Amino acid sequence: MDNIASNNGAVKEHRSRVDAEAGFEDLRYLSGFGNHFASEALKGALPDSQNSPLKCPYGLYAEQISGTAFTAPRKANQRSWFYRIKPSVTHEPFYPRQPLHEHLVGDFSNEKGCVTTPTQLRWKPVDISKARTDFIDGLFTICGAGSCFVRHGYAIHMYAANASMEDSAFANADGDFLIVPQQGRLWIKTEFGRLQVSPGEIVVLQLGFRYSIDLPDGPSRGYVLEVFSGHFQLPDLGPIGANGLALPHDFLTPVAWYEGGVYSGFKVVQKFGGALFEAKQNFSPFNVVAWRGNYAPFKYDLRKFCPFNAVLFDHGDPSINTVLTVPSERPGIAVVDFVIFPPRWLVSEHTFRPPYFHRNCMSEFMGLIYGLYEGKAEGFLPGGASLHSCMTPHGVDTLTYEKTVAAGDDLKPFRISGDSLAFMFESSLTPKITHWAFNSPHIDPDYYKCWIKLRSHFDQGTATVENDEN
Ligand SMILES: O=C(O)Cc1cc(O)ccc1O
Ligand SMILES: [Fe+2]
Repeated sequence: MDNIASNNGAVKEHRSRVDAEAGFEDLRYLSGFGNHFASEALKGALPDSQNSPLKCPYGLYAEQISGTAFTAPRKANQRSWFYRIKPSVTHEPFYPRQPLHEHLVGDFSNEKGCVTTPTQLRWKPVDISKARTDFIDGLFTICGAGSCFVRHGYAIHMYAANASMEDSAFANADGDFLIVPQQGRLWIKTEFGRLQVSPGEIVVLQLGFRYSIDLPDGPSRGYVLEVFSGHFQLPDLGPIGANGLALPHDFLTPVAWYEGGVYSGFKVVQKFGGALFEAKQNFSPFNVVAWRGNYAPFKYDLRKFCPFNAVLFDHGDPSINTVLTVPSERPGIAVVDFVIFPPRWLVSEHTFRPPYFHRNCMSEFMGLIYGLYEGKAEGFLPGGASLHSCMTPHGVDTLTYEKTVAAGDDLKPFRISGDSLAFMFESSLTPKITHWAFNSPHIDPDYYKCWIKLRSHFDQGTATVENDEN
């Protein structure tokens, strides 16, 4: 297949080192965050100078997908044009998918099945079922806030699957998915082309896109942040300057790829209002021969993140490690931030270097992709999760505290190992917890015990009491 791809006019293609190391096919990608891309799998498939000619090259149909309102300001406007063999509309009616999926929630504003609690919650990793379970069947909602109907808020899901999606595609009319695989690689066919995603990488599949997820390693598990409120952006860098954190050129978007021909009984599964609907069609939705625009899926290798840090004293707030953010209308306050705890040097003097004890007006959901998290010596396992909601106190466990303080003030520079990678979804909206997650056999009823043995080290010594009224 003749495949040319361009990025703002300049031909720029990229091969992913992670794909090569993971033994994947040598796919090509377009590099850059938020670019206006153009990609064609057949030379000349993109029309010249206009988007919707009377007759498109090769007899293709032109179809637009809008990720923002037509009238959104130009700097926020996101849309792409597909040139495809048949338009998406060519399908039978949507019906509720049977059997009904019982573990997905899209509206937390009136969700009776949800629980609220200010207590610290932690989940052990889930076992991956032996029964055939694809990515759609394997999704379950943990918590969230707001509602997909008013297009504000988010849901946090996890997935545990063991089978590839067969003759079916998923599409989400509720929000953007940011997928963090923790175990097992994902091979994703999209209308824009193919992406291969390994643990340590993330992928963003925005509102509306159709995609099918294959599991080349069989069992796979991970986390999904779904945002109802808008699209992910790179954070502003402020005084950091023009470079640092996630670099725009490390975001990779697929090049056009298509499959034609007749498919009997292909199913499009659309998540709409938190429920799943299914429609049959007789062709693959991955029939886009060429596309262009700035609304497109992308992947990012978290190991490429360039961290900044305190280099003299004190522990910086975790916002310094923000990879992507979805801002709210309030300046500086995110609907949700995606933050990582990457390998980095800790060099600060006379400082308690692990995370401080704290209470936060934002709610913090954490997951662990591999290794050990710097704030927890035990109990927080890869594939597990924790939730510390608005103003719920938390911090390092007793063991981490005792070990760090015992090591004394003259700590040598210390490198957090590249064998560990944790992340946080942090939101200004307080989540409700699904009934399923709250009653899950994987919930850790002993979580509070990791702090309960924190001793008082208070020693008044011979100091005089300053404010003694007597
Ligand atoms: O609670 C956590 O472990 C996440 C976190 C890490 C950190 O370094 C500082 C604050 C914070 O909330
Ligand atoms: Fe925290």
